[in-house]
Amino acid sequence: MAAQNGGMLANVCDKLAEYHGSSVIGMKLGRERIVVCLGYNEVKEALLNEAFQGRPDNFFIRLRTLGTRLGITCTDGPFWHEQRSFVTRHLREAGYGRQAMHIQIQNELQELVNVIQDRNEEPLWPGSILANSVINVFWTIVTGKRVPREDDRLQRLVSLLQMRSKAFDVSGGALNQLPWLRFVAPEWSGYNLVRRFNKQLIEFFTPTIEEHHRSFTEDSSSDDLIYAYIKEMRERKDEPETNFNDLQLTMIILDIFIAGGQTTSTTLDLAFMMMIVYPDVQAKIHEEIDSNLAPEATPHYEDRLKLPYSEAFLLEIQRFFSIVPLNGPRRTTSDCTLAGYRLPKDTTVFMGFRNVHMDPEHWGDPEVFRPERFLDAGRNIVNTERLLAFGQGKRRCLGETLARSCFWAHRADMAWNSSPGSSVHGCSHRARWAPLRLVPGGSLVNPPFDRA
Ligand code: HEM
Repeated sequence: MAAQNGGMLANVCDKLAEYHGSSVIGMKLGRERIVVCLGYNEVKEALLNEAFQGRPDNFFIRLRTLGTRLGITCTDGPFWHEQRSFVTRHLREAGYGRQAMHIQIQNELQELVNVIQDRNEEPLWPGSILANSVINVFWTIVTGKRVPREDDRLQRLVSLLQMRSKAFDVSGGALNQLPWLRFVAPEWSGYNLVRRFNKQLIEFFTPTIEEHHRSFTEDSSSDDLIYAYIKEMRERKDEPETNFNDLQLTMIILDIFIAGGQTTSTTLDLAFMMMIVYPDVQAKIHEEIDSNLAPEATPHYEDRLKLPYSEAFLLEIQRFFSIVPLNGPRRTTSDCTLAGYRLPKDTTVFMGFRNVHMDPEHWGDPEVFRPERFLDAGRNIVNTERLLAFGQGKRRCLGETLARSCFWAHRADMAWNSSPGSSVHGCSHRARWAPLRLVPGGSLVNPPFDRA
């Protein structure tokens, strides 16, 4: 549910909370009862309470899932549990979170470094190349193969996901409350847009699933999510009520790309931006890498343990920007209470992650970008319990480990190996580095070309 555009609803909730002087606010939007919790204690209570683990069944959720309410993100109950467990188990067995995934990410990174080198001395906007590389990591996990950078399918998928994430709010906006708007203003209300995106995304993945069906054998690589799912479908084909079918597989794939693509690449873009905005922070990161990684080494997820300042920097990026400002929507699956208030079954609940990340009472100076807040005097990582970037509890982000690995490898390596003539394996961080900087008069980021 990691949509990017919770910003608008989050801003409205901030104003309401300020006006009413409360960290829990309730409202009725159309027929939907909505509660938004904005304080850490209430958010934590909702995240961990079993009664808040449902997802609403509203017009927007139906529209987002082509009327099916399938997949993982928009489902709940035993169906959600079965399907989420399958994907989690598959990812674990395929080496997700372990060496196999790190190697795949490192390969993707090598490609990225090649792209930078090919640009020679031209300025470069990381956002234009990072998203492709992140999407390709997911594509390989799902289909077993990467898409060559020059294949226009990759660029089409990246633009589709970017447009989609800009267009929608987690609440579904006015269309969710006034579904009849689709008849009178189908373009303005965004109705046609969602349908177009869905159609294009489905058209995008269907041929790949069909191709997997045709080529499936019992020996097909079980590292590939589509093959693993087809295998499960075949094993269960005699079960009268099986939930494993092509449509559900398609919706799972959509969930992975929609929830993971923009969130991960935007976090990386922001990390690059902040290294430019704060050259002193960039210098500290560089100094730490120089002192702790072998000059020839390819950065690896495990290296984060040797690089506490860099780890603190990434945590601060997640806190400062709150990529998911408003988490949700959740649905109460029974009558329950929150911070002493009674909530009836089927209430929609949102959680203000950005408010938790920006609470002055806890952070002291939340508006200041300061990685040091996550380090103690002994340079150990501390103070993370109120960082909710990936949520918490049973519905916490399914892709957290994957996203974190992408942050690590890409940030560490791309930042320091982007000089012409260097390669991931052959570059001395110390000899090559010069600060990332803005190109005069423009918003482009210019990776360093060290002539020394
Ligand atoms: C910076 C990157 C990411 C951030 C900040 C992020 C954030 C989140 C958050 C906060 C949730 C919890 C929603 C809730 O509690 O209701 C979530 C759920 C989810 N995320 Fe991520 N996510 C990221 C990357 C990814 C990636 C890479 C994947 C793909 C594998 C992914 C797949 C999912 C899915 C499928 C869910 C729904 C889980 C469920 O409802 O059970 N996310 N994400």
